[in-house]
Amino acid sequence: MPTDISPERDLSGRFRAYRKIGEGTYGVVYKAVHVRDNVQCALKMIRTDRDEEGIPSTCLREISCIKDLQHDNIVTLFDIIYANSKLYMVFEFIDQDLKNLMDMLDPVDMMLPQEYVKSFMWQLLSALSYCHLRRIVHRDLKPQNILVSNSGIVKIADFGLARNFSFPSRNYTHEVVTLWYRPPEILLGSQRYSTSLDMWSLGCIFSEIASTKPLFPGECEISQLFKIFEIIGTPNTRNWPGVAEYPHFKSVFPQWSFNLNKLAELSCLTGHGLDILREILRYPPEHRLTAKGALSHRYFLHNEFTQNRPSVAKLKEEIDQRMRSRRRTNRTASPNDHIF
Ligand SMILES: Nc1ncnc2c1ncn2[C@@H]1O[C@H](COP(=O)(O)OP(=O)(O)OP(=O)(O)O)[C@@H](O)[C@H]1O
Ligand SMILES: [Mg+2]
Repeated sequence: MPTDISPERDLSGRFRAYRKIGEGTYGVVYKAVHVRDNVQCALKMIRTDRDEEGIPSTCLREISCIKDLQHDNIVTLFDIIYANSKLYMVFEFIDQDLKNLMDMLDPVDMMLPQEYVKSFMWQLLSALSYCHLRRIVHRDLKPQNILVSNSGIVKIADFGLARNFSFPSRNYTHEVVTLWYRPPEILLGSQRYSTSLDMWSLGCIFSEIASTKPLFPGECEISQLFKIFEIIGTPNTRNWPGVAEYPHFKSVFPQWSFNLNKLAELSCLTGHGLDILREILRYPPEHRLTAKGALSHRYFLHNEFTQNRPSVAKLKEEIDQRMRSRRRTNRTASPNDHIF
């Protein structure tokens, strides 16, 4: 464990106004301003288990590849700094992550309007299609790893990073890493990481942004599998040839059949939206809709939102207004409270 988790000591002079904005599996993220260029950035300090020996060169090489990923919907990596046996990644700063945005909706009982759901999905699929074409798998897609600017641009963070590490069960601060977006083949013990892995995670995220509720909120690996089975059905050699070969597959798993009504109810999706979700959440990884395939799905037929992204700043104003009117209602209601 590193003893000093502040970058102040190593990077003094290069950045100012550090503020911790996040903590994840691989380290701590700070908001800072780059002194020379005077631009806001997110400074990510990478923890490695081999701090004393430095960072393995293969890892550095892999991380350098992220620099070549240039896409509107992938967070830009400005720089990589190696100081005092620690690795710092300097990213463009984005206003909030998707989890923050969904948490804002929750107290006002508001769902993300349809045009936002569609626009977010389109942007996420564009980024995935770009990376998958280059055989780069994210492996850890989740709302916290998706950043959203106030102007409505969605950007995936941490691309290519996860493949340097095994699937972690605990993060930097020893919190349990979420399993909610993990595909069934990985839960069943597969060691092959294909691009279809990201599509499963994206399917779960699609349902979550449409309904503001996680689709499969499992508590441990077996409960995660059963949450999936309850909706998609227990896999068998008919709906998933080869499933019995996975190390953790058991023929005695409880039996559920595919429940479309439940999927529709949980995801709050209908028509083409529900259809695309079904095609993404297919068991055999090779039968899952690809990012490229999904972009030409009927769901995106009238894709006027590709030019006109709905504004997140406007959405936040609406949330704020609802919050204020809710507080007003509560205040006017309270004087009567002591009559009873
Ligand atoms: N470029 C950025 N701009 C603004 N905020 C960011 C940026 N990058 C990360 N964050 C914030 O910091 C949090 C943690 O960062 P990040 O996800 O990159 O850490 P991590 O170590 O990769 O963790 P995990 O493996 O859980 O994703 C994010 O959820 C997000 O809220
Ligand atoms: Mg992350």
